[in-house]
Amino acid sequence: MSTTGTPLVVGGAGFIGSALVRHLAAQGPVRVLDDLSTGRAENIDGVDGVEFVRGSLLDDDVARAAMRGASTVFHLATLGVRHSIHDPVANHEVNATGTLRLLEIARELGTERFVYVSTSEVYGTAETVPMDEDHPTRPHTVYGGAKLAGEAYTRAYHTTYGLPTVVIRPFNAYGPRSHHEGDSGEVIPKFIVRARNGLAPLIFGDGRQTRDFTYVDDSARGIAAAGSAPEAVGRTINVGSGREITVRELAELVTAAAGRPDLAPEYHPDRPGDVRRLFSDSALAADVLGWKPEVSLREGIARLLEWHDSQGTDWAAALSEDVSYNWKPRG
Ligand SMILES: Nc1nc2c(ncn2[C@@H]2O[C@H](COP(=O)(O)OP(=O)(O)O[C@H]3O[C@H](CO)[C@@H](O)[C@H](O)[C@@H]3O)[C@@H](O)[C@H]2O)c(=O)[nH]1
Repeated sequence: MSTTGTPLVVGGAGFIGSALVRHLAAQGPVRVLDDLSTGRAENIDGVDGVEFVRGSLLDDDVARAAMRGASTVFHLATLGVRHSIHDPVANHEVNATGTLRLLEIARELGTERFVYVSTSEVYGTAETVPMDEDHPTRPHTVYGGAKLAGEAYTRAYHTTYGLPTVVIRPFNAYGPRSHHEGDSGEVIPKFIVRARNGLAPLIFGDGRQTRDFTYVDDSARGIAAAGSAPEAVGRTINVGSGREITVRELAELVTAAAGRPDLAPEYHPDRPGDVRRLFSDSALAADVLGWKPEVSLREGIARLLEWHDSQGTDWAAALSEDVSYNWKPRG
């Protein structure tokens, strides 16, 4: 089987996907397959050496053509938590069945390595902290369940067929190109957009829930390392900063960084499916991938604000794009 050595990033126009594409493109050509259902072409516009293929991973012919000749396949295409609440069966179709279809094509083509980017949502809420990879997986949402099924298939293709696979579980990623709108909209970008509009951060629940926020370039470095580290094959590996922070503390950090420490949070009822606590033990990533987070939360938030300044973000428009949690596909 001859390969060009070109990596393929499925979901490469998404938030983490586009950070990974930038990282890989610094070393050589990269191919991207994305249907732009939630991703944006502009996330990878102007990155040298990127070959972009628009198409659905559920179309076997499209996926096979994109995967042919690719040495490593990084699979980050996904539809997220809110989508799964509104359309659970379609969510399973992309996250679970879609992953199985890609694995089957990888087996057929003899792909050298298949890296499945899962999510810390497979754990459900932390029962013990920090959470290593042996922590029970009791997802709260169909999204977490479907991603866990995708993981199980990925591991099974290693044990059954010897396909060299790796599963990565990123904890909450944030940074440039993060979504403030729609389904994948995350808490840090949402707080920033509100603060820039002079509005208080909205907190769902009591704000004592915790997360482990990881700067997206750190997440991307860990995922890239999974594509080459010899010891990674057959493993499931957390990529999280290993710092736990409450959403209340986060609101303070963001409003202070945005120059609006006067904006006290507004509290709203819990959202369905939200987990209480997430906090990564990333010792395995250090051992197997040689990975360590490099960017502190304070620094990462500052970089995200600088990135917005460099983009000249229209804050009023950004606020009106915030459809909060009424998921609908764009376009
Ligand atoms: N080709 C193809 N692409 C798809 C499909 N469905 C979705 N995509 C693309 O898959 C990408 C997913 O990217 P995002 O929605 O930006 O996800 P993310 O924020 O990077 O989330 C990732 O990290 C989370 C952890 O922080 C994970 O929870 C999540 O699963 C995902 O890997 C988007 O560009 C979207 O267009 C499909 O059927 N086919």
